[in-house]
Amino acid sequence: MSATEFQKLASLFPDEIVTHSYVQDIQLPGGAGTFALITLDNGLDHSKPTTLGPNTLVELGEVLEGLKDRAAKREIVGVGVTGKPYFLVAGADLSAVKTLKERDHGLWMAQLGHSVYSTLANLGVPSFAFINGLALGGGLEIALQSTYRTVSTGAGALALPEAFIGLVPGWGGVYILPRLIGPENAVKVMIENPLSNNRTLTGPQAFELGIADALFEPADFVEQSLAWAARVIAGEETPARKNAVDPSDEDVARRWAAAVSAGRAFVEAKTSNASPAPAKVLDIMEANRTMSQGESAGLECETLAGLMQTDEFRSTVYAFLDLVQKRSKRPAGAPDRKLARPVTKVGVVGAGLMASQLALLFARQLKVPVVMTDIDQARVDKGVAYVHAEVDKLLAKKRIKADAANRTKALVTGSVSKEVFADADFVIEAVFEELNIKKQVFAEVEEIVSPECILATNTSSLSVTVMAEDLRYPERLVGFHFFNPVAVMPLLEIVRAPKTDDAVLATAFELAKGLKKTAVLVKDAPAFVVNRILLRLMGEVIAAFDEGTPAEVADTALRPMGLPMTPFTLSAMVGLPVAQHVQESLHNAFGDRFPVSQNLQKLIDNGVTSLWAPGPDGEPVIPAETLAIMSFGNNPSTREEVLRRTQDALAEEIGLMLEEGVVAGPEDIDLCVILGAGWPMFLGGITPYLDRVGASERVNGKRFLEPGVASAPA
Ligand SMILES: C/C=C/C(=O)SCCNC(=O)CCNC(=O)[C@H](O)C(C)(C)COP(=O)(O)OP(=O)(O)OC[C@H]1O[C@@H](n2cnc3c(N)ncnc32)[C@H](O)[C@@H]1OP(=O)(O)O
Repeated sequence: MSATEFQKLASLFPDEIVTHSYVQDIQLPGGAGTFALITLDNGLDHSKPTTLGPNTLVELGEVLEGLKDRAAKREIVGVGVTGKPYFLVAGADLSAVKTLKERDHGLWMAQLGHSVYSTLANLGVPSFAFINGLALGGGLEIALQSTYRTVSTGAGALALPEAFIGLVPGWGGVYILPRLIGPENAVKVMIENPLSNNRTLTGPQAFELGIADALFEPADFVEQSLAWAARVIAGEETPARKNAVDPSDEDVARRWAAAVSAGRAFVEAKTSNASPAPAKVLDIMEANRTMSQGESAGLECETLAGLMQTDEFRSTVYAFLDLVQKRSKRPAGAPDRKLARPVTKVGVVGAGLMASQLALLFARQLKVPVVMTDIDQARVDKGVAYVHAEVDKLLAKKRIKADAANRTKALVTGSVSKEVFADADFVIEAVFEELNIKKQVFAEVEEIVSPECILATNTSSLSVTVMAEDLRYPERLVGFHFFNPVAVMPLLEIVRAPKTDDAVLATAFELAKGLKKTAVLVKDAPAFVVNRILLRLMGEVIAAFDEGTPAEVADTALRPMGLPMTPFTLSAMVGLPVAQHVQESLHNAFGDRFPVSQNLQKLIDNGVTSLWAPGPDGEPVIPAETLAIMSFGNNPSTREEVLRRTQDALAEEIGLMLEEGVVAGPEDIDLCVILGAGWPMFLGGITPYLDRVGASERVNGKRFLEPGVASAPA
């Protein structure tokens, strides 16, 4: 791999936002010599983290070569790398890597990183990373490749998230980390954390694990780090590597093998091995125990080059970076936020489970008074007691501080009279899912609240448009469809009815932000987005079951979609009667695309709540008496047939939703299923998956997404 090839690679990215390497000569205290401090900075504000694209790496490599020459001439005694406030580096430039069309280019990218990092590791003088903030992936690997590391107590996010992204920590991380912090901790950082909602470490946690040698306060972090570096260079300080191991030691070899197999079990449990990257991390770690760093580097580069060309990697970057990180912050169709009105008091109609969850969410996140109402004092008291009990649970789990807990409890009150809504700016109903009841509620509330007060419905299936019909000010009504459990699920479908005005909608989006939810604007159409897709899917599986497909075959046929639970488990969780009720309303709206199962109806009529029951060994079985209730057709399908008919049904339904303008584009469908239904990131949501398996073209004659968005560029 030559400098020319690196230059050629860099020239493919003329628009890269280059993170420059600025060098400053610093005289160490006590005449200890000159120390060269590199600051990585892309010259942009806090909203744009520094990343490592090919041009950035080429420049860093040249700067390091220059410093190596100076070290050889004894002009400098050490080199440090730090970053702009408060980033070391957010890793490889994923937007650039996603567009690498050829495997060779991926290989060059991987080798370029290794070439630069190897210079850093072999300067002829000690190198130091001063981790002043976020250090992810290749960013943390800069630090790992340095001889020593300091970290700031304020550093918020340190991680090797590659297994989650669809890559491996292949710029040396997978070789250095197990040697530095032990194999068990390395598996935690490289496998368990990424696959657990992409968890990161704080500076103190990283120090505790042994990733950093010293921990300093943020206020004078660089000064403290320089003084520490001076002491290390002078031999006055020898960092103790508390968890470091020697991989040739027999006991370590056993621990290494055990950690790798524990990692494999974790990957299997979390992902059913549906994405290739996590297993590759463990393959390399297993192999490299007996390798030299150079041999491991070769394996890392080959693996990275292969993974960079996979659908799982490109889909994850699309889902994680383009959707969850970017699109969710700029929701399509949201009006100008300047139109938003302040919300200083919230009313919740109802004090049942959903209403109480909403009251807790609004009080905890918005920190404004929230008042719940219900038809009698007992219900009101139960709702308020629920909120208090949930706050106590949060306190016990240390998720909330004592003063915040007290404040949240004090903010939530209840009443049997809707008069308490008189000074509310926002009133949301969470009463029984019955149109006339909701209309009646809003008629009563409108008598009390000011004309500016925004009204919201938490309906999951009723028409917001019809609900608004009899309102004096129909423009104030908006749909707020949360997902269960409200505190956990990040999605909020904001439903615009034809008369909902821009100020109301702008306030809705600002509220969603305050509630820390990702809001997606949806048109007022039956079941909106997530439920419509899930019910279409369940309808196909249950229809196959009714036609005579064995339950186990029908229920497991969709495994390749990587859903968090099987369709029958989901319907049991939602409750068969509720699932059937929503299915019926979609059948009424859309006809036979949403068939109503006679078998499910028979189960409901007989009080059966779940198809499955635990068998003699705990495995799920359908009890004989449950089977006896139902009747089946004589047309069984194979798993492949159930999967294919479901793929086609989903492609059809999503095609129709886009035609109807339910959302602004397929990206919003993907955002909704990822955040509202737990669709896996490595599939990129649902539309890249349907494109990949050919369902979109089979059914609609075209793909949902252009090539390159979540797949290989054309
Ligand atoms: C072999 C080597 C492998 C690797 O290094 S794998 C890469 C490992 N790195 C990551 O996984 C980082 C991914 N990014 C993030 O997790 C988040 O982002 C941050 C925590 C860094 C920042 O989050 P927040 O403060 O909420 O900002 P934001 O809106 O997500 O990002 C601001 C802008 O920065 C872009 N960006 C962030 N990280 C990367 C990256 N690694 N590659 C390319 N772009 C990145 C975003 O997309 C966005 O861009 P816009 O301003 O256009 O919306």
